Amino acid sequence: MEEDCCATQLIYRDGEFNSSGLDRFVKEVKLAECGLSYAVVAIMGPQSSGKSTLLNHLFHTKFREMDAYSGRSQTTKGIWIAKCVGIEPCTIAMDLEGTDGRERGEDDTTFEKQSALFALAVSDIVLINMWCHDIGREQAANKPLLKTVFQVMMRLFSPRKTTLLFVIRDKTKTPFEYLEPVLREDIQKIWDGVPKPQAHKSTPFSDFFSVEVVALPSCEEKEEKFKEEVAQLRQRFFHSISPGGLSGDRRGVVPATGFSFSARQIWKVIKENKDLDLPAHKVMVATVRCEEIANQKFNQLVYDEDWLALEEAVQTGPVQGFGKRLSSILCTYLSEYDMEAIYFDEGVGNSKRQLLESKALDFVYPAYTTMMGHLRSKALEDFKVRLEQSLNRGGEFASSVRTSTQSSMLEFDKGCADAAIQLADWDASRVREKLKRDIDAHASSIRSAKLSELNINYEKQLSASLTGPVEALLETGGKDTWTSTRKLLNHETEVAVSEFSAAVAGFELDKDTSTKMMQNLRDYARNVVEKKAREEAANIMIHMKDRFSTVFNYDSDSMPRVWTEKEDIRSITKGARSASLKLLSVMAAIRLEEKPDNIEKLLFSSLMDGTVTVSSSQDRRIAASTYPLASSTWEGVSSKDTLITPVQCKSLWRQFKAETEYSVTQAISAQEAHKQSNNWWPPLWSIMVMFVLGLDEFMLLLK
Ligand SMILES: Nc1nc2c(ncn2[C@@H]2O[C@H](COP(=O)(O)OP(=O)(O)OP(=O)(O)O)[C@@H](O)[C@H]2O)c(=O)[nH]1
Repeated sequence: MEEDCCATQLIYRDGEFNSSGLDRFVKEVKLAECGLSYAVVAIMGPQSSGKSTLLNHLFHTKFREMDAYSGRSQTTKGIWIAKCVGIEPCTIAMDLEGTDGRERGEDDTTFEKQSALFALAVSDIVLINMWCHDIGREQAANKPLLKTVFQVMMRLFSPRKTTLLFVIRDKTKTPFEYLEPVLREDIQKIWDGVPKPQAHKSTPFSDFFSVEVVALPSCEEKEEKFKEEVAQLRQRFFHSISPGGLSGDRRGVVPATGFSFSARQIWKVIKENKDLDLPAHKVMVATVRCEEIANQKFNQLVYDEDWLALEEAVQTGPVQGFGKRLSSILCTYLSEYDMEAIYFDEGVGNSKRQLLESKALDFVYPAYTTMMGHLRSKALEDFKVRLEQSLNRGGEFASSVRTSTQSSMLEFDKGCADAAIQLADWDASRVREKLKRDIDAHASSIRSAKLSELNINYEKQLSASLTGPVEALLETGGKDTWTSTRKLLNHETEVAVSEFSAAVAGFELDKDTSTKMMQNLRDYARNVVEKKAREEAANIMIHMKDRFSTVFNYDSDSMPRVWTEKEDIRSITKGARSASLKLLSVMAAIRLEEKPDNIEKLLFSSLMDGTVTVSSSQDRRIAASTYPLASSTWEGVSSKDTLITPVQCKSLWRQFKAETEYSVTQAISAQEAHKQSNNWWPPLWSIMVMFVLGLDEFMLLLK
């Protein structure tokens, strides 16, 4: 079965353009797929001159023909189009309303002119249908038609060379060789008679048209012959657009997807009675169509299944092969655009492609940034794990950070390369910088934590190794207390510092930081000692009293004293006080620097040997200038190292003496009691005599 020609009314007689009909026609004959490979053939001629009949025979179309028996009257109104059946490439036939004015008013030639201009602007080949007997006739029916055609051709801003195929109907016995020159002469005469604008005054006819002539026998009288010759003519429409084909000039051709819009636009311009600038029109059609194609491709991209799947996947985590998948989706639509837009003006096509490209890239960019976010956080997390594992394996801190950073940055760079698309030069450097900053910050916080942990450990070690021994040394309060304390502090500090220094070597600290850390440790050790000394100094009264009671109540063999007459309480008291004062002198100041001082000497001379007793307030004022303990500082000792000021020493001493007074009094009483109990017994000699003489003689002797 032969395919349908889809005959459609394109323009109604009242000038209305059938847009929906044309769109339907374009779809049905699949015109949009043709690119530039299609041709348009129009037919003009006097009314009822057998135009529809010819087209139907020539192209197997089904335009309405007049019934042969009802007489010659108008059947084709307005403009019709149909697909030429079986002609390659796709060829569209356009049947124009006849130009005979019989059915319309004499002056009403506007539609004729408009449709002629339309046919010239849209078609590659225009068939001029004419009766053979009109050739050479002054009053020929086609004369006004040709005048019109030539006139409207001038209104095309820049002409395209249209093929005018004159079809001579009902040829007579007059040989064709005779007819053709006469016809060409007629044409030339008409052309010469047409008023031309200045620009075309001397343009030859052949610049506008290439003329072909063919003669056919009568369809009614020599039907078979007619069909035969029409079949031959039909052959000339095959591959009409190829070089040397019937449609010579293809410069003005509008790509098939733009045909519908272009035809509508041309008709609009014609109706508005404006001149037709075909090159400008072509650019306009290209602009509108390329934009439409670009929008269509963009909308398809937005709802593309692969895209939606990719976008969803990237929300939950990094997507392997992101760049490849995205590129492939974008390329699909860009190449589809290219395929459709290729036939349009190159400049317009390219600029609309760029717009489509940047719009599409803007659209997919958020997915790319999400992907980059995943890559960044994954690289950071992997860095944390790598660093921890490396440290757990005993790796040095700085080198572990270095290798873990390198691995993570490399991982990120690979991810970036995988996520990148060739179409866009999206810059990953800011994300990379942020990752580097995050990695550095994490490494630095771990370093701080590790260093402070180490620091705390060494501080604990110092506290443990210093507190107890220092306490013991200070409590002894001996001559060498501070020398020993100094030695102990120096030794423990050096041990801790050298161990700490070895432990932090792997951190590759800069010189300033490491010097500062060592100094902190030294300061800490010193602080431990100073703190202990302060604690001990705060309890000095208890210590002094303890010392006093130890020396006072126990003898040199640590045996409790019995207060017999033999005990020299005064001397023992002095010794005990002296030991306590010695303790006070040790605890009065911190002596961590090896520097001689006169504290002990001053205390002993003032408190043990001194005889000055200050009673009245006036005396106290005088004493302040002369009495050595009336001061809040020790000579040669800084206030920071002072634990007990001279004034405090003095008042402590007074209190100490008062509080130990009782022990001394008790001892004196005990000694007294001991003495008296010895007096109650008879003298030793009388007991001895009694023992030798016996009681009676002793009594006698007594008498
Ligand atoms: N003498 C003659 N008559 C023909 C020929 N071809 C068609 N006719 C007749 O001419 C009449 C008009 O035919 P159509 O094909 O409708 O003519 P048309 O030019 O399309 O007419 P409109 O569309 O009304 O302008 C019909 O009666 C046909 O039979 C031909 O080659 N010679």
